[in-house]
Amino acid sequence: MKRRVKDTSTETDDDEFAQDRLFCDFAGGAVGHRLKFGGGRGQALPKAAGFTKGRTPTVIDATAGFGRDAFLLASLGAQVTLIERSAEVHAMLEEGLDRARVADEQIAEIISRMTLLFGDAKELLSGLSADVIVVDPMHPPRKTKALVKKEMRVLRSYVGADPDAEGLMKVALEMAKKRVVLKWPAKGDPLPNIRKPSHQLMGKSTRYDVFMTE
Ligand SMILES: C[S@@+](CC[C@H](N)C(=O)[O-])C[C@H]1O[C@@H](n2cnc3c(N)ncnc32)[C@H](O)[C@@H]1O
Repeated sequence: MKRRVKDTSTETDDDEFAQDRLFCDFAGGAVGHRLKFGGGRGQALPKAAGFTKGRTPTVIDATAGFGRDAFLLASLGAQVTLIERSAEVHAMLEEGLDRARVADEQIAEIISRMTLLFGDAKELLSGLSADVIVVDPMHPPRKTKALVKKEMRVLRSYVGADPDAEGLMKVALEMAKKRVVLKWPAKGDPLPNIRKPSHQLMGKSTRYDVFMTE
């Protein structure tokens, strides 16, 4: 079943705030913008992750990157464990979290729900437990000429592609207590050898494939 949703995470013009180096800014830029003007639990990712008025699941973000998705879910009250395997990206995140902790009280309160781990999620997930696992691997190259956002191009120059996304999804599907959310290009081919999603939420350029596991 496909549902079309308002996907503020992709409609924000992140290039307005984008850096041409690895930099993580939880207090300002696109993240701060979304915190002030985003649509709360009505946004595509929280919806896909099963956030409702009375329900706040625990979350593992298995592909932390810039930590934006994790921050969004933590801002809605969730305890979020972030896993990142690139040493450079992990260091950027750690610095970003440290800066945000002293930036202001509201941000610090959100950051207090975020725990960052270093390593490969395929290995770490078996020692962790959460209702929801979010998987957002580097997306495959676009078939169109549309340019990927600047910061994603910078990130790609550090981490390359994620050719083991299928393996990560298999582990996530075994470990998530309630559901796995795969963030993928709206028109991207499904990952091979992964079962069909239970349902999909379609944004403008991103889709969320939801796999129920309970
Ligand atoms: C597209 S980015 C994620 C962006 C993130 N959702 C955000 O909101 O900023 C993918 C990130 O996941 C990391 N990654 C991919 N596979 C991983 C794995 N198996 N374990 C840990 N990190 C992984 C990559 O190094 C990269 O930094």
